[in-house]
Amino acid sequence: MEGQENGQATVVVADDVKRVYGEGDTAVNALRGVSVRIAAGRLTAVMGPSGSGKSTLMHILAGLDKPTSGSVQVGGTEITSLGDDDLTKLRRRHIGFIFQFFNLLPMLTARDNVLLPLTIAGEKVEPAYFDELVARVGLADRLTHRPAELSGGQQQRVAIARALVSRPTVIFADEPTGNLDSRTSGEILQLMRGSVDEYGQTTVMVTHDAKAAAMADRVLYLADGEIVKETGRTDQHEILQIIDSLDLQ
Ligand SMILES: Nc1ncnc2c1ncn2[C@@H]1O[C@H](COP(=O)(O)OP(=O)(O)OP(=O)(O)O)[C@@H](O)[C@H]1O
Repeated sequence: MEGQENGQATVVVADDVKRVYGEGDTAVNALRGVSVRIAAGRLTAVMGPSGSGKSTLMHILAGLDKPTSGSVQVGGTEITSLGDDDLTKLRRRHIGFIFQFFNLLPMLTARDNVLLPLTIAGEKVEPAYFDELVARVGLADRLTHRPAELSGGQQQRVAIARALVSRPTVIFADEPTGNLDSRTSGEILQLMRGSVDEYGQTTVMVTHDAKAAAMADRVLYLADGEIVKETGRTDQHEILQIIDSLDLQ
């Protein structure tokens, strides 16, 4: 863990992170010096227009991409200097992912998709925890189905259970409701909110959706590679007003 902030442990720290893609005339400054600390046990939303750097920031915080300069610590480890093997191990131990297009393995059943992070790590699940998890995400009667036999919402439930199964230090969710209708989105957001409230699961969610951001404890607003504003928990209406005022649409 990384020290304390407002009495809560800080689990992810980014310090003056810059990311330049390409070189010379065609260089793109995707991140221009982002510093942020993510406190444990909270849901943080990252909002901003297309191209503002949200995915780049998430990939760097999750150790999927390296910054051009600056530092990132996850669970107390500086990750920017780690080699690929150590980074892979750190991701397995500390990070869960939820993606817009679910990213489940098509040949595996829902059960085996949920268990995959543990299978890869050579670990076994505690049966009571597994049962509780699948009941919580509403998958108990779908465990033998393959992804193609599940609706989008059900596939995202599998992805949420997969992200939670190893009790990671932090879950990164990239547009988790971007491919779902509004009712299903609401259910998925409730599940994510519930995992924060009941398991204390630290979660960072990139989203375009003000309704999703309104579920978060904290909202970071990114524009042109910088965090230009942040708010605490607030409603959809205020988030939309902030986005308008920052000209972020
Ligand atoms: N691999 C890459 N090579 C070159 N430029 C890139 C690359 N990836 C992203 N960029 C550029 O970096 C900037 C930030 O992109 P990023 O994908 O992080 O934005 P975003 O806020 O996630 O956008 P969206 O909401 O559309 O997913 C954009 O100008 C993008 O074109």
